[in-house]
Amino acid sequence: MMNKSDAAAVQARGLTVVRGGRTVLRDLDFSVRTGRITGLLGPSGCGKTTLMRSVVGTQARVEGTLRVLGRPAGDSALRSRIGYVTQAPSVYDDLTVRQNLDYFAAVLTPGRAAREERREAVARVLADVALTSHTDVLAGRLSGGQRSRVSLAVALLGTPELLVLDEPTVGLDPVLRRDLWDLFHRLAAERGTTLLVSSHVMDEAERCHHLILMREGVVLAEDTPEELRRSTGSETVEAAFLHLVDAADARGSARADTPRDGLPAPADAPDAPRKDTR
Ligand SMILES: Nc1ncnc2c1ncn2[C@@H]1O[C@H](COP(=O)(O)OP(=O)(O)OP(=O)(O)O)[C@@H](O)[C@H]1O
Repeated sequence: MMNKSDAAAVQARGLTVVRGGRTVLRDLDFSVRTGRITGLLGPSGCGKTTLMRSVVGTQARVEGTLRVLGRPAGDSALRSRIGYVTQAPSVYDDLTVRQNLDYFAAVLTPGRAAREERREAVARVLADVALTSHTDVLAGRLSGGQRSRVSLAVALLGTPELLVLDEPTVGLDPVLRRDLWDLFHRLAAERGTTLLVSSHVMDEAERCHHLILMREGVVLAEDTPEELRRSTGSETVEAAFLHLVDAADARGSARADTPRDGLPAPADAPDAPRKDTR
């Protein structure tokens, strides 16, 4: 029988997304393992947010196959099973940290009967994100990093099976970054949470169990940090990434095909115009 942790929480085949008339994700195949931390890494604008939006079901014009927790992405049954934290913290500035959490907890688990459950959930997530000492501070008075931790706390309220975090460590000092990564590992190890975490900081790659390296809307490689380093003969994931970029560029120029909106044409395409035609 298949072990739960062997199953993919997210499985994409031929995932393609067009935004504003441009193909920003092109024929992506990847998987996100259950109960593990998968890092989604690549330069700004390569399509990380678009991929995450597709997984959580907020992205329009998604083509290909995208299964999330055993269902098609966007299925309404997935809503309560996924936590999504965007780059823009979704908190009310005129409420305190606790009021924000109380409010979202009441939306998630309404009714007087669930009061104690809500109280426990709010205390748990405040401790998770280390904001217990800031419970009575107005969200509008928090630093950027603190506000994004409130957003993360909101996402943790419902103990989601899949947590999708878009650049959660941006603007955090090294200590807070370390603490947040410790939390991610605790969530995976102790609660079996699956995490998909984007970053454009390559040193965060080493903290992930598994990596999806992206560039310009395509997946360059998908593997563990160790295997990526080993297979490219690199000392760091950053060096491995650069190696893969160079290899992809070399393949692209070797083909010498004129791209169709940036896509290298297949080598056997009969109608592919040649770069050196005069
Ligand atoms: N609403 C939109 N309409 C058209 N194009 C968009 C839209 N949003 C993003 N894009 C384009 O899609 C591509 C991928 O953007 P996306 O935000 O997914 O990248 P990213 O890797 O998350 O970047 P960052 O790390 O800067 O957040 C970019 O070229 C961007 O310009």
